Amino acid sequence: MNASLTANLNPQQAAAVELPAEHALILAGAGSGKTRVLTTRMAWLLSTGQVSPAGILAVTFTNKAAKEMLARMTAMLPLNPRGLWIGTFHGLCNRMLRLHHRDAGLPEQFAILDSQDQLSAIKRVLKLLNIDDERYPAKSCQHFINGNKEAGIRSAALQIWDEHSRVMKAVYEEYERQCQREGVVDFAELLLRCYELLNGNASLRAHYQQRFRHVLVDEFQDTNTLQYAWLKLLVGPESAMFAVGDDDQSIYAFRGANVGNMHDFQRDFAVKHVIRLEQNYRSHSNILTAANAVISCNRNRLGKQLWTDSEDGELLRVFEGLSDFDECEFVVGEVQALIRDGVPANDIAILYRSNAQSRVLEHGLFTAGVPYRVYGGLRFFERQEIKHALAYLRLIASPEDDNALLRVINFPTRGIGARTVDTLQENARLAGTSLWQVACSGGLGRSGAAVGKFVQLVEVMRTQTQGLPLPEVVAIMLELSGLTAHYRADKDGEDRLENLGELVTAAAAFIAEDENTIVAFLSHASLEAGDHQANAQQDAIQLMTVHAAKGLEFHSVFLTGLEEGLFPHENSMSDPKALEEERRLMYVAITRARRRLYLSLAQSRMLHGQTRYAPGSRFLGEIPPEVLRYLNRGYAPQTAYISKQETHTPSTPKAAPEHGLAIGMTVQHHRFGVGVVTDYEGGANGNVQVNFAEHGSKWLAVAYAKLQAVSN
Ligand SMILES: Nc1ncnc2c1ncn2[C@@H]1O[C@H](COP(=O)(O)OP(=O)(O)OP(=O)(O)O)[C@@H](O)[C@H]1O
Ligand SMILES: [Mg+2]
Repeated sequence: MNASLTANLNPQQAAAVELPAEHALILAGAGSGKTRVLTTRMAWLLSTGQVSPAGILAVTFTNKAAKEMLARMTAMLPLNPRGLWIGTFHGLCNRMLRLHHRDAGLPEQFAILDSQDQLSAIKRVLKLLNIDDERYPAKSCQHFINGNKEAGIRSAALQIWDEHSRVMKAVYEEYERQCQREGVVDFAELLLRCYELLNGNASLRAHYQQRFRHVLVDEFQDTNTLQYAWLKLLVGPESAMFAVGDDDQSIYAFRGANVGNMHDFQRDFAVKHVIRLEQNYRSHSNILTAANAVISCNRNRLGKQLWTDSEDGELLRVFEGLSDFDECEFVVGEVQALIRDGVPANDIAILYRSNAQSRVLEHGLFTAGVPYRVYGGLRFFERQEIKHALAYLRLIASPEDDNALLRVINFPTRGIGARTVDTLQENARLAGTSLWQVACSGGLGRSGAAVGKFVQLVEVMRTQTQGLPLPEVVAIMLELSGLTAHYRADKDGEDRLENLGELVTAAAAFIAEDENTIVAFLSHASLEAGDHQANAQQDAIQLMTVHAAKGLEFHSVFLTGLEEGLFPHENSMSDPKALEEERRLMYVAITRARRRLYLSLAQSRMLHGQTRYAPGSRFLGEIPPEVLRYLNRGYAPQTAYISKQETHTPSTPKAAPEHGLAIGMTVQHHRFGVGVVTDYEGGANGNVQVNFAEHGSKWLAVAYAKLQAVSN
């Protein structure tokens, strides 16, 4: 049994798996089997009876990685995963805080604020404190608060030395108070609160230290100060911490990750076992040559070289497009060819540096009928209609949830205006109670009746759903709240209706694997946003940022947008440290590919409503030319590309089709205002792309958009 677990490992990997129960650091490059070693070690510890499932805590970075880890392990060793503590830092902290909510000073049903909710909560604080949000934008306050929380600093510990620091401290303080009063926590708070819980409670700490004999951490290079401090509290005198990481893949310094944790770990725990793995099993040799060459341009490294005994493989294919449309057209064509050649769609990834780049690619894939899936971006649980629905669920679970109440008190509209909401907030502040309490107490003048009706509605929802299974609760809520009716009446609401239906499905899937409670479902929704998908079974191309691709691998990878200013990102170009981080990101990107790697760029690109022209990325120049194959160097632009190009130069319109719209025409839309037609497809029943002065670029259905030509 045990021998079979390590049979497929090389001697260094096997040695790492079978290390004694002592602290260890596995330091190794991409694709060298770190995650495989970590997973196999867990299976080995369990199967040799050295530890029971309850004695293991394993942390990784994304939900996707955590799920994969669990799947890989249960494939090796059939066991019930429920007792295992495997998850992300946020997921595990949430679990611990739920178990010990009282000690942590939280209500049993505490809700988790995602980053959007957090921003609106901060806006309320700014309003309450009468702070000018032009001078102190909510976003900067959010950044400030999260940065401090991630460094383990509470508002009370902040120094004041000028007006700015005084205001920031006040905002942070009031925000903490507000969250505490409303019983909500943001992402950073999950960690900080859990850290404080363990730090301040010796017996609880001792309990977990005795319980978790083995603490295993993947992607250790990306842990931040607070995460490392949290781990230190969990690792007791009898526990062993097993950390795996790669300094060359540290890509979250901008969010406070501290690669120095690798040195600190060795020092703080007097780590005896440091194992290096140098053989890469993932990629063909040419891909690895490119990766090694790029990363060797960084100065600040621990230094290690990866080798492989696999064949050279194909050359890396470089495509230089004239425009982003051109690049996209190329990518879509190649994707289709790969699929025709039998590469499974979900073994193909299209990567980009910034989320904003996905739109053009999505459009291209969609038009060509290629199924795709986007990780990150606007995710299921972040969509407007889903957030409205979740807010109603939150009110059912706990009507004192002010954030939830504010989100839906007038959605669908029920005649409760901003004035009334202001009064509610003011009264709540004066009385030091929740908005719900104030709403229940009545006395709000003319709008009192509407508020009263809303209170009644929530109460009816609460009673009617009491004790019912979760999917039924969701279904009833959707009807009673009026959300279904609202989106049914909206002519563009079809998608949203489908998503709401999908929420019922998600609830059913949820109870199948976990507890049947609204609160558990709501935490799941906040934490696992992005992991839910409408058609999980469908074979689809994977689209994601390079950050999101960390730890994953694909048969073929398209690395797009290799232009100066985009990748490396313009914000990092003048800072050598930031530039090194960009280069590590490039290293991560290249090493995701097993067999085929495409590198593409565009001479001009439309981003954030502007056309940008940029030379090719310096990283491309760092790859030895002998592993590159230029597909179209010096090619003469073909007509098709020229017509795409014209989409950026409104002065040369395409021939007008039947609907009379032409590229370059200025038009007026009843909601989005004035814009310029930049593209269209199909005739009167087709779509038209308009770049609106105020709302940016949008694709609209010609038949519904009712665009009016405006004379220039
Ligand atoms: N000894 C081995 N024999 C065959 N294949 C292996 C071996 N070790 C690892 N692999 C395979 O190599 C690939 C990379 O492994 P893994 O994902 O564990 O690497 P990693 O070091 O965690 O990479 P990353 O740094 O990108 O997270 C996987 O497909 C894995 O199954
Ligand atoms: Mg890994």
